[in-house]
Amino acid sequence: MLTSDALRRKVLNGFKNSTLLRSGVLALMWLMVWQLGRLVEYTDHASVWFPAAGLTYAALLIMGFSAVLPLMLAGTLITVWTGQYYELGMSLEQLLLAGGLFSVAHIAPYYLGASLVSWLARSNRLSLPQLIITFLVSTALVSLAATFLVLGVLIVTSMMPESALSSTWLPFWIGDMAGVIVLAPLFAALLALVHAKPNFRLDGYLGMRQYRPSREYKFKLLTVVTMIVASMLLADYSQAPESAFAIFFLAVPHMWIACSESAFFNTLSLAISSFLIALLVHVLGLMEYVMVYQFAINVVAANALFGVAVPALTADVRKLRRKVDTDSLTRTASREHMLLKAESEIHRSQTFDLPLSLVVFDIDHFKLINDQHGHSVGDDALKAVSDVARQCLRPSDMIGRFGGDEFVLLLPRTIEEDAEHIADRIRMGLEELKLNGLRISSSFGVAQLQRGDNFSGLFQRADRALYQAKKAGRNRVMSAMTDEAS
Ligand SMILES: Nc1nc2c(ncn2[C@@H]2O[C@H](COP(=O)(O)OP(=O)(O)OP(=O)(O)O)[C@@H](O)[C@H]2O)c(=O)[nH]1
Repeated sequence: MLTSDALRRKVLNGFKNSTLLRSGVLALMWLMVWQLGRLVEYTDHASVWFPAAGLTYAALLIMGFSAVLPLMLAGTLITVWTGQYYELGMSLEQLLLAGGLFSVAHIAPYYLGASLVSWLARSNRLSLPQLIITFLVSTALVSLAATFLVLGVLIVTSMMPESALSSTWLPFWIGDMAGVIVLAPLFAALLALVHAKPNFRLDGYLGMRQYRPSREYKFKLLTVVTMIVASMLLADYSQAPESAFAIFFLAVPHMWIACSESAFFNTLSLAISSFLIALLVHVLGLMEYVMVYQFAINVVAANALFGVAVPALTADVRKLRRKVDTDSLTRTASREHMLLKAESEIHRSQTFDLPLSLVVFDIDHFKLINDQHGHSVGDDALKAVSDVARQCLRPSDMIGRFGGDEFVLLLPRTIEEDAEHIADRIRMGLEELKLNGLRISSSFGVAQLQRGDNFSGLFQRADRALYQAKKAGRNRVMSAMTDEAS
């Protein structure tokens, strides 16, 4: 017997491997989504948002040219249905011709737009924010082209009077554009799931396949829903056109979602809120302000889609930060990171009157190791030395590489005598190190923070102690205290 998981996999594989099944489901989905748009139609040929345009765009993006035929079929079927439903008095042949023309007019511009975005994404020419801007701008243009082509077909085929063009084109355009901007990303994510070789892949770095929301997601969604309901009830109650503009505050929770949830939940939330807005326009009879809501859907969605780039950008910044903070060879702290950390630790120690010590050490005759055994053995020695030193430190201590073979240890809450012991433990550990028969020794200089000290003063004293250790014969620990006393 098949488990539900196995059954799910079997069905999914069936979809992935059968073009016919996928095409049939796409055509069916398109018809259903078209009906969904009709639910929120407020005048002939203009709905608050037109979800079918989003599905057309997504199908062309994911399936490429193979989506054209099922979309043509669905477009033609819907035209025949519309002709019969509204009793337009057209023959079946006339309706089929009108359906074919409508489909071409609707599909061709979106095919252009989707192909451009998909080509740019595949060619890796644009950064993510640039790609999102291209998607938004090209969608505005291709939906405008689709608007005039489709309305032209409706007029030519006598399905719409020419006089209606001036009052229809703007809401038609904004509704189509909203359908694409708001719903195409979500439909694309769903279609990519059932397509073995999607034409377009963004999921890798967009997190489009992260289907788990954060624990706070339901509260974020609740905030969105509450804001929509409250602002639209306000518009309904006050009947003042200005109050409708309150809907634009929705950009705030949507930006919050965009910056903190995966791209999948970002697009899902946009779909939910746009549907709720469209539905409430219908239910509350806010047709007078419909253009405000149409623009709000577009503006909020464009803003939130752009927000998708934010997690990717912050991840990049985090990666860069890690790179800058870490020495790539030894994985110890970089000089810059060590300096920053030392400044703040010194400030803390001065404020709370706590001891702090600094150790500077380097490998004895390291130049000889490089010269006699080669640079890569020298590199291995640097790694081994940092590993030994790290093992002798507490989690609150820090080791950094200051350059060449010079390392610095920052030891908060440590007096000079204890720092000397730690340094000596490292020195002995290094003595025992055998690197392909190579023996290593190191010299150490130790200094404790004094009242009114800064990093530079502390470092200079530890460095002077190191110099004394070198002068005294190397492989030893010298402290600034003994240096000053002598
Ligand atoms: N393998 C390797 N060598 C490096 C690296 N950075 C600097 N060096 C070499 O480290 C050596 C540093 O030598 P010095 O500190 O001047 O002197 P030393 O030979 O260690 O002598 P003392 O410090 O007086 O004991 C130079 O030969 C540099 O070329 C590195 O990343 N890898």
